[in-house]
Amino acid sequence: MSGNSQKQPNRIALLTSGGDAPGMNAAIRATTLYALHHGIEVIGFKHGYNGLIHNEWMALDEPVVREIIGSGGTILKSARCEEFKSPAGMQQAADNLKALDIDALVVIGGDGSFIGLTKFKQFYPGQTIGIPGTIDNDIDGTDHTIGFATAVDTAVNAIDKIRDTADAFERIFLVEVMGRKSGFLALNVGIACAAEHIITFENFSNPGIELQHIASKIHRIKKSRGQCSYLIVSAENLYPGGANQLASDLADYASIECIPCVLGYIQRGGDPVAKDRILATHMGAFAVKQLLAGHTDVMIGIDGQHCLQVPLASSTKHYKEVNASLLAIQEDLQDLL
Ligand SMILES: Nc1ncnc2c1ncn2[C@@H]1O[C@H](COP(=O)(O)OP(=O)(O)O)[C@@H](O)[C@H]1O
Ligand SMILES: O=P(O)(O)OC[C@H]1O[C@](O)(COP(=O)(O)O)[C@@H](O)[C@@H]1O
Repeated sequence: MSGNSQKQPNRIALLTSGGDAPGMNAAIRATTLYALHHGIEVIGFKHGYNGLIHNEWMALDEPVVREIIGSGGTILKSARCEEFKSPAGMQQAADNLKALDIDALVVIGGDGSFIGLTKFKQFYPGQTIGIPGTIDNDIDGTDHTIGFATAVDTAVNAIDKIRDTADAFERIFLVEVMGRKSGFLALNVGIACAAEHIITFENFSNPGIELQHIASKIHRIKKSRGQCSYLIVSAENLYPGGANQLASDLADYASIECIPCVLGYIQRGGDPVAKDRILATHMGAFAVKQLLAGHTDVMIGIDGQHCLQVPLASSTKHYKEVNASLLAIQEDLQDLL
């Protein structure tokens, strides 16, 4: 449950955790500047929760964050941290925060980071706030996460180029995008690239059926249009063996030659698009407002144009499904393609 603590913070700490996402720097900048504006001192722990445990930090002031709104990655570095999952790791992290007089901890990260932060409440009595930063957009309680818009644009730019060569050679391409266990990237990227076929967690039943479905569609299209380019966009971690296996199975099952292409880490890098810079600025400042109002154990979300706060634990409780009406539109259009 979200709570309301009485004392106003004097000194807060930030960290970025889990998969880095474009716009994390913009969130560091906004949170820092807004806190400084209210007379709150800010430090940043490095390498995610590792920095908390090993007391690795840097002061965040105006010159440090002034020019980082447009840069990808995170100046605080990010990491995954097994040690933080143990009570001993959490206790060490809490002891370090206490020794540094940190009144509040702001974590910019994904759902794993928030699960960790929720548990950390048992060890740390200060205020805690989560700002959602992940390219996957897989966090409940917010329309968008920081980094998603940039990752979609990056993938679309790359796939548009693949489409050019697919058109020139009238070839079939199968592009696998990231998303861990979520189909937001696949669906949104696929729609923006006018993919003939999109495979996401919400429309995938099993490998055999998917194979039949793709093969019959491609055969139908070849019959009506002749040789042509054809683009399949698939979410990762869905078809067993990924894009390479699906391409190989299509060859074995239906003699369809399809070129697999795993887009990979290109989707995590690059300068954040304006939408992510604005979202990060909005969320960072809103997070500080929540701290000043005494809130704790909450995540910042965006609902339409408005920032809101939701209990941190609820953001990781439910699987966030892709927009059903967008998926339905795609399915209707797929029949025409
Ligand atoms: N169950 C957990 N208990 C404690 N800490 C966790 C837990 N799950 C994740 N974390 C912490 O959060 C970090 C980031 O989580 P991860 O799932 O890798 O990325 P993301 O936050 O991007 O989803 C982990 O490396 C770990 O330090
Ligand atoms: O960087 P790693 O550890 O290889 O993780 C890859 C995963 O990280 C992501 O890029 C981002 O996921 P998180 O934001 O949840 O960490 C996923 O899309 C991908 O499955």
